[in-house]
Amino acid sequence: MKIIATGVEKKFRKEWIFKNVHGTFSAGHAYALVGPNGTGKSTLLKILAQFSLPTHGQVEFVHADGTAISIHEAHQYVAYAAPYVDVIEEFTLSELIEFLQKLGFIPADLTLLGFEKYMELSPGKAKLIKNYSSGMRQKIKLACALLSPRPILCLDEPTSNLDEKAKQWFIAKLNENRAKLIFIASNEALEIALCEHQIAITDYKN
Ligand SMILES: Nc1ncnc2c1ncn2[C@@H]1O[C@H](COP(=O)(O)OP(=O)(O)OP(=O)(O)O)[C@@H](O)[C@H]1O
Repeated sequence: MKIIATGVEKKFRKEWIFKNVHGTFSAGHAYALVGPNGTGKSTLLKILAQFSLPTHGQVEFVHADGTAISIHEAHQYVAYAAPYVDVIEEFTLSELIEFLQKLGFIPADLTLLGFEKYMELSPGKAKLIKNYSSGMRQKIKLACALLSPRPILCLDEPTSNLDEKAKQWFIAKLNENRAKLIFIASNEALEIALCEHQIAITDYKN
């Protein structure tokens, strides 16, 4: 699995956020999108995931054998967790699991108990998601993305709101996902250190 970006550029109103991003990003590698606040990390992540369109250029998903994946199917290859991607907070955990299984986002044989175990949560609480703490809600989002069989894993500020123990949990679970193509948009040294490649958005301003 590869993502090929060719001449990717994004403009909001009259402001160019980045210009001329080229790259081939491959499964088995992790890429950190780095830069100060407001430089365009989230914008580039959404474009690389084919969640939004560039102003110029193109993003293509390609299988290992070189066959291109159609733009209409691209979303089926991406698991995404970000502060601006909400889980349905009126659901209980078990309703969320059932819903995501219907979308094919998480494995069909995953049980509530299995999910709670993965999350290192004590079992049996039928709480609404909105009643979990912000750190726990972040962990739920991450667990859904990390458990997804989808081969592209896009994480925006993954450890925000996580305590030290939850950060260590995240690192361990991410390491179990190393065969995937991973992007992490981040300003945090800990998150950037999890990626062997860095893409500095500030290099693409002109
Ligand atoms: N839909 C939009 N319409 C107009 N401007 C936008 C839109 N989305 C983002 N921007 C602008 O694009 C720039 C880059 O935003 P983006 O969220 O990608 O940055 P970021 O590097 O992820 O920031 P942060 O570190 O604060 O999360 C910002 O100036 C932002 O205001």
